[in-house]
Amino acid sequence: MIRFDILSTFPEMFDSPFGSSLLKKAQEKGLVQIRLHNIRDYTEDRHRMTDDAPYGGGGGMLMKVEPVDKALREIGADREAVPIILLTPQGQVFNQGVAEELSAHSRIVLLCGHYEGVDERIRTKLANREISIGDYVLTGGELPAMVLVDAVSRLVPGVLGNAESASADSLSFGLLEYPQYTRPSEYRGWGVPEVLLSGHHKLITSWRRKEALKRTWLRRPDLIEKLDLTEEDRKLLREVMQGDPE
Ligand SMILES: COc1ccccc1CNc1ccc(C(N)=O)cn1
Repeated sequence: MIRFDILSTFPEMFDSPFGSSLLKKAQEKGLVQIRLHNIRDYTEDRHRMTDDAPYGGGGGMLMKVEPVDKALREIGADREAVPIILLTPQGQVFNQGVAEELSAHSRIVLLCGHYEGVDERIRTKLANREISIGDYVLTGGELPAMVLVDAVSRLVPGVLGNAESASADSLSFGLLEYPQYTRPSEYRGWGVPEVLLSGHHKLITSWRRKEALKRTWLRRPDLIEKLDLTEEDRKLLREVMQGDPE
């Protein structure tokens, strides 16, 4: 069971991604709980302002600290125990390892900014982590929050149909996915590799490992260095590097 508290000025953005398919089922099964909080409800001025101009001048508006602080106090998230994550381009880059680590928590608070920046006190006094989903700037932290909720929720036991599909993720082994096929075995002259139709599990497993190594080496050699390859892997990789057609 994992509970997400999401603070945003556009909570309605979350209706559809969390209102359909796996994430909806996960909520119905009580495996994942997602609570949305509109930061605007925690403003006290007449205009319900959640942003303001930066001291010292300069363009762009910043997310104000008070509304976020009031919302966090209402949620009652213990800053020492609960990840309070600001989604921002300056954050730690999100990956499968970060998703695995976060899936061990029972509560996660996500702060979505919608401006060019945030008051520094949000980073230093309220949030205890900053995460970026990649090196690009979006109009707000909402889409990054959805990406994080999706990637973390699917690791919660019971969310995915068959348990092994989460663990069988290529990236969880640090390799890219091997080629996959399903029926029909022949379509418009496009066939399926014989080995996959052979029912020979040992051969299929090594074919898959070799194809994953080949694909990773060709597309993401940076991932290869991170792997602790077995002797068998090295043999397969050597064959791949020699352009072994098999
Ligand atoms: C506090 O939010 C901000 C702070 C500074 C700039 C933009 C924003 C909002 N936009 C974002 C947020 C996250 C990501 C990301 N790469 O994860 C991309 N754009």
